[in-house]
Amino acid sequence: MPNWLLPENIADVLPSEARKIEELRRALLDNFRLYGYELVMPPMLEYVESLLTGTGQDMELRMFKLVDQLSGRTMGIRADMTTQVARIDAHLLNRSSITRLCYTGSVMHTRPSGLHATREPLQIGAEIYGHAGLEADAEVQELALASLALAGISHVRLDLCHVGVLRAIIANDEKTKHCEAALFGLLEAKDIPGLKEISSNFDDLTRNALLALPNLYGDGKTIAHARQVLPQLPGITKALDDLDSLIKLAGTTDVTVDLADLRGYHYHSGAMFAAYVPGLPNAVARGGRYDHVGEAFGRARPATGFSMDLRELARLMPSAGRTRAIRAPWGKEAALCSKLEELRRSGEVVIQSLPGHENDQDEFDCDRALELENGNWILRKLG
Ligand SMILES: N[C@@H](Cc1c[nH]c[nH+]1)C(=O)O
Repeated sequence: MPNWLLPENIADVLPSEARKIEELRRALLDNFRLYGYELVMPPMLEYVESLLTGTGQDMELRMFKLVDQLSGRTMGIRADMTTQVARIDAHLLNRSSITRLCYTGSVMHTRPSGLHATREPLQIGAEIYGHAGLEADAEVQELALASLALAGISHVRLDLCHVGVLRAIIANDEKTKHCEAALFGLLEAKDIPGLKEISSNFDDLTRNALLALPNLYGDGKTIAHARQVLPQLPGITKALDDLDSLIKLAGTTDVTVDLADLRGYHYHSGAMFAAYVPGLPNAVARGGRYDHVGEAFGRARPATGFSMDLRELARLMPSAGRTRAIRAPWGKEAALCSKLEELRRSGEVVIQSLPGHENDQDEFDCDRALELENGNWILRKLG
């Protein structure tokens, strides 16, 4: 095998794609700042125990692990930055007021999440800590939609779900206690035969509720239907009320509800959302409430946020035209150097041709040339 081949689902990013990703990264971080989100940079590696705090088995399977030569302990490469940011809020900032944090960086997955998915998503996201009310969830949803709009994606469908429904069903029946992870998996896959099998010895109320969940999807009317077919447990009523409010807060955005769409790392504790665009099976943004992760780090904090993969978003953007640039000769004379500096300071791309490469093609569209005329450096139009 040639030694320049990269592993499956791992890729280099070439110039035009890299530029799109970078410009989008800057635009999104600048926009987060306009909403008051402070940038944090958690490490790529941590001890496995801290990366897995408050998360489920999915995260453990997704995480690359290696041995730390300094401590002999096992370290993990982050598979998701959200819990790292929750750790920063819980331990390092120690603020009791609202904290808004944003982040971006590579995460690594042992297995791709879809056939063509990368194993190195470039995650970007924003999280709010310290407010348990739906206002924070609404802000996060608004910011997620604004971020997609900045990426040129305006045709978005928001799919809402609420973990409180399943948690209330589980809490109401002792027999379900050991099957929690399996129930999440079966519901995500909408595996009705599997749900029938696992629930054969559950109470009728539990069994009927679990079997109803995979069919509870559709437009906003799904909530009213869910109120009729699901048991009237306080946790379920609260979850459905939350979803009703979030649908109203979403305004004109296209919203659907899917009470079995519980995909994710299973640290969520309340309303969750996924944003879909036409023609793509995987969500382009995911988010939701996860109030118990801070508690796992020793400081209970209400939390909600969202994250996206910059590489995936950039792929959806139309390819940018070639950037206009100025071609300049190679040279170190003071007058040329000061002209180059002046042009670059005004935002122009100026490329000095290295000797022997005057006609090389590159990513840039050189539409002007810097030339010496009667002792002055002037710009001449090309083409
Ligand atoms: N990090 C989560 C989404 C999320 C961010 N904040 C809350 N939830 C995911 O990748 O699925």
